Amino acid sequence: MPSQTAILDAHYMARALELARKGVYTTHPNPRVGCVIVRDGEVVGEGWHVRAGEPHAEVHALRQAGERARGACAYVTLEPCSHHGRTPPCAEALVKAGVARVVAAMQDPNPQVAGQGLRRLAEAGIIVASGVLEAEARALNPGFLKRMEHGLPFVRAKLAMSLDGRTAMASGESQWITGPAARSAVQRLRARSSVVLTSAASVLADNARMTVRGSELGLDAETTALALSRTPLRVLVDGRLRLPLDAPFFQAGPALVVTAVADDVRYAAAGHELLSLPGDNGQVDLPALLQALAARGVNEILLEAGASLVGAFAQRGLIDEYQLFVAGTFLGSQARPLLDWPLQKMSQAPRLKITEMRAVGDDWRVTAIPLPAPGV
Ligand SMILES: Nc1nc(O)c(N)c(N[C@@H]2O[C@H](COP(=O)(O)O)[C@@H](O)[C@H]2O)n1
Ligand SMILES: [Zn+2]
Repeated sequence: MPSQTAILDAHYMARALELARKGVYTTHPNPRVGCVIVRDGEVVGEGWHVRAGEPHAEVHALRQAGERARGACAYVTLEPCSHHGRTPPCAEALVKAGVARVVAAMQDPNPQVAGQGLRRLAEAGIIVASGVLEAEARALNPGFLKRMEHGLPFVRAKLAMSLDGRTAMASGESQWITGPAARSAVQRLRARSSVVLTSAASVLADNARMTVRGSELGLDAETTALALSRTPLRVLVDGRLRLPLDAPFFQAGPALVVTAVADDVRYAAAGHELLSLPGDNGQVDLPALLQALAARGVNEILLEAGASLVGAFAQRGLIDEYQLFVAGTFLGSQARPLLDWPLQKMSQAPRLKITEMRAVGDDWRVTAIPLPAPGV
């Protein structure tokens, strides 16, 4: 049976996680973090990290607690930082405030912290624990963790498809397979991402802008305002620079265009950035693109593209999660497939674990993660 302390720790950490989730749309490139300060069974301070450059969750909670932080227990969803980044170290602030105990959900994998925050607290005589609701804390920050642990962003592929696994008619027509609730869910996926990544083929087919539209987010006014306070970077993979600069995509704001051909000064003149990353067969080097985006602090990427680009990512094992929106229709055998991936034998077929299926309006949302190939 869990001890009374373990039950209380899980209870207050669950509240800290709830606070951390408020930062889902804004903290990029920082992690989403929440903090609760409890003294004698009373919550005396709460805080969450809003955006990079602003105070960390612990500082907000300590400010609210004031003198009541002395002798209290601080619950934090990520190890308190020990370094001087854009803001001073939270470990020092907790020591100065005189807290008696700190419970973290997980260690911070940022090499500038990596256990040093907890060590600093312990050295100051504070009781320290870590690992409470760790799985939930990790799920909050897939992109930050992937970047810190592997030097790459977390790639989430979104696909809308019919019951027969088709994404568009042969003409490219795809508006709209899924209903408004699913489209709202996609808007929220865009808003939480550091980058929305698409292809020239997909933008050309739909005249798409790939923006976040507040009216379609389906959120309350306060959360909508937070979500719109930052804009995900729109990245266009356009190997041969086919999308004209007067396309609605370019009119909607600055974009990063990734190409396999040489530099073209017209893009910079129009306010866009051009990055040349030639790979094999005249295609863009996708692993190099992910490395370049991670180096810019990109945590989560929403990949919204057609069969060709999603297929190229999938074949190279570059997708971390699939979000499949499935609509109750058939598009028939002339329609476009989900992925361009010319598999020949069952033994080549990748295995995925379906981690969640839930109704979204009249459609279904299937979350799946690739499993390692046997023997890997
Ligand atoms: N424990 C904790 N609480 C927060 O609220 C945080 N934002 C972090 N972030 C860690 O500190 C790094 C960012 O530092 P600056 O905002 O530049 O000062 C970030 O990379 C995390 O390691 N940690
Ligand atoms: Zn901090």
